[in-house]
Amino acid sequence: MPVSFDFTNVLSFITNSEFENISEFVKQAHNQLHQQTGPGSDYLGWIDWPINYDKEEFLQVKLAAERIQQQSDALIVIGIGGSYLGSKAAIEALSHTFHNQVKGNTEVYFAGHNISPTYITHLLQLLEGKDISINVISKSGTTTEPALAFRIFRTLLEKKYGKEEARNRIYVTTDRSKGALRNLAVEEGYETFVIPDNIGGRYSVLTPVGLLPMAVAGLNIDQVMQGAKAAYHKYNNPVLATNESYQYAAVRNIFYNKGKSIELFVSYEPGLLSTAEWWKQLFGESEGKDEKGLFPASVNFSTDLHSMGQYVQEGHRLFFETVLQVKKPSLDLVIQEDPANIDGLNFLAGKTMDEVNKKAALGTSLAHVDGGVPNLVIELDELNEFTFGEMIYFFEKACAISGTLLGVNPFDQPGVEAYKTNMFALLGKEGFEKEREKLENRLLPSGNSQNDEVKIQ
Ligand SMILES: O=P(O)(O)OC[C@H]1O[C@H](O)[C@H](O)[C@@H](O)[C@@H]1O
Repeated sequence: MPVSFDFTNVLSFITNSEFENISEFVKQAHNQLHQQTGPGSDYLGWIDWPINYDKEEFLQVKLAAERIQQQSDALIVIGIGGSYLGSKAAIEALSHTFHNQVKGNTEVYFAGHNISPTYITHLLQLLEGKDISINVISKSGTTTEPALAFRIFRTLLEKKYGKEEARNRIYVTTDRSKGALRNLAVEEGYETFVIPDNIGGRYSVLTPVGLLPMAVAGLNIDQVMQGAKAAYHKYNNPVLATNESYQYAAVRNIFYNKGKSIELFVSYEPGLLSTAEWWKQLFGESEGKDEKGLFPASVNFSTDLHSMGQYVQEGHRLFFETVLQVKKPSLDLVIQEDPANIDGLNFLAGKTMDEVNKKAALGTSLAHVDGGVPNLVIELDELNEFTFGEMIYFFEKACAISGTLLGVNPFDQPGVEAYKTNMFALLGKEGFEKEREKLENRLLPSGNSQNDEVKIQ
């Protein structure tokens, strides 16, 4: 059940020599990663993780998931960025579209990835009367959004169950030894899971970060790891001609150097919407540095063909499309004949909806290629835990190679600190007095920035 990569639609946009010329650079990038000689080499634990992950902790994850399923109608996963996007992607791709669970298991909800009082109030209302457990996930242990949500939910649980019982419903996934969340978990006696020091947030979905929520939702995490292991072996060679993950990275780099500035991630299943969000963080946070990098955007077709289709077909030729196709649908429906045929759809009678979806996809790709938008296709045989694990690793490896080819450190995210500093200064956090003073000089009494005011005038 491999993940396959087809860029035949692209070969009318790039030359054979461009592809051959990059193969030596790809080999160098591979060696830099595997010999740990490049920037960010402290964060390469994800490369071998599928074959050397902590098997004892994996069993602990499965036992905890069983306990959570027995004691809870719902699990609230509290985390932001890489601490929730991977599990959300897996659960939405592989469980019931309208219930974040595989039938008969515990529903999984997400909090702590925004600062919206409406979102959290509506979630609390929805959870009224339900038995809940919490998995709070933060590698640093200090990220404001999840910390705020955890404070609200921890208070709720202690009020609902009492401190002792609440303790048995709180699961913490964080740094092995340091950080506010680790300290709190040790002090309160919460069960903990580890985000390895050498695996960054956006590369952590195959650690307990993603695995515990997936297991609670009823996904087979053994299969996820088997798929990742298969991908580890498949994409472990430096030869561009035989490594499809690297071919994807190479084509991205070629398009970037030819002036494309946006990569549009396309899927044809609503269940893959969150996979696109996970993909955007992986590539956007890994490559968006030194004013470089493809901007990762996403659309969900055929839905968005009726909102963004005009731009993609005839707008500014800024981008190429990477289409994530699923060969065999999880479910299908046969279109029935209607003797009256008032809607004129009897030409579809006897076909399945997936056949129509696939022809829409083919027709769209051909139209977009005609419109000057190159189309790459990454195809999963089917959408299951094994292929999801393969796909995760396919993209992780491609992203590391692509970022290395771009000449950035694919494993840090210094730019994320800027908003945090301003936010803390504006909120009057101790230790941010100097930053606050600087900001206040920019802000008018209205609280708008001088720039805004000037623009308005
Ligand atoms: O897991 P945490 O330390 O809370 O970090 C959660 C997220 O926020 C950080 O600011 C980074 O942008 C992400 O790479 C990370 O996944």
